[in-house]
Amino acid sequence: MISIEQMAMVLEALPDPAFVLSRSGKYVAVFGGHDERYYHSSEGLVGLRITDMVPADKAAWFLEQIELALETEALLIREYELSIKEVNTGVEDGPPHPIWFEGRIQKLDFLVDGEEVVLWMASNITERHDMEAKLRELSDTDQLTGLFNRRRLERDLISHYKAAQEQFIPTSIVAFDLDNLKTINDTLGHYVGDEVIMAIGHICRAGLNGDAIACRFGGDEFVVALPNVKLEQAMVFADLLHERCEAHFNCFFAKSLASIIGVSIGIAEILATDTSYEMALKRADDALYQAKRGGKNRTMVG
Ligand SMILES: Nc1nc2c(ncn2[C@@H]2O[C@H](COP(=O)(O)OP(=O)(O)OP(=O)(O)O)[C@@H](O)[C@H]2O)c(=O)[nH]1
Repeated sequence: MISIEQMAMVLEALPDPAFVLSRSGKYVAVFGGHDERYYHSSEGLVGLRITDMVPADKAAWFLEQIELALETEALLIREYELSIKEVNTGVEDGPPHPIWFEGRIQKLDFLVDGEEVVLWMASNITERHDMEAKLRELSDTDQLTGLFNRRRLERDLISHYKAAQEQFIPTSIVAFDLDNLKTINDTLGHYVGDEVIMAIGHICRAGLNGDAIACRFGGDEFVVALPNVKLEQAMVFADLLHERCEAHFNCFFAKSLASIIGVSIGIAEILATDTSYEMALKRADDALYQAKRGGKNRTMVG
């Protein structure tokens, strides 16, 4: 039979840190988690309170989880982020970058100093978390330009449409299409055509600010969503886009190519009367084709 002392040694040897926390957020006991590559030091925590250790909003969140684990008596699994700067240990050890944790929180069937307690096991899941974030980013990105892809734009437009309907926050949509890319492909080769498409990625990344979301919608068509921007300001954005494209093409491409390449732009604003974001997107797209029919390299409003 294992002795109490041996049991304490087993707990101390746990690779991940395990905390016994009271309902009021007091550290009653701390075990394991001594690997400084993965964890901040837990030394000297016993007797302190969560509110002494982390900023108020985080402390409130921890207390909420403890409360929930005690009330439900179920195993809670929660992901959260903590950086060494947020933890008031007075000891600057452990990894310098923020750590993502998976916390497993379970009510314990005994009281400490008359208070209910939980066991809070914390595992470092930063690698998995970063990998998942990277995969999410890749699945939202167009490989050739580095801009977002259509799937990501559609997701964002759904939330901008909701904001327009519920909070009257305007969003403008700027749809644009390269002029004469087929001629460039046919005369100078597909690789030069690719370079022109990549140039749009560069122009959008360098020239957009704030919440603007630029995406390659498909082929040589692009869409920029401009949250908090009304139609008149979107016109200014479209003028700037024309200017930037012209300057970039003149600077980086041969004269013969720069003289035929340009962008046709259609803009529209999501309206309160729209029943979906697609209606505004269609208006922008229709305006884009009017710009094409009107002679290309110009902006039309939908
Ligand atoms: N190089 C290259 N070409 C592409 C790519 N995606 C689509 N295209 C070409 O882009 C052209 C798009 O067709 P259109 O928009 O009708 O051609 P366009 O010459 O730009 O005509 P306008 O839009 O009327 O000015 C087609 O020839 C496609 O093959 C790509 O990733 N790389």
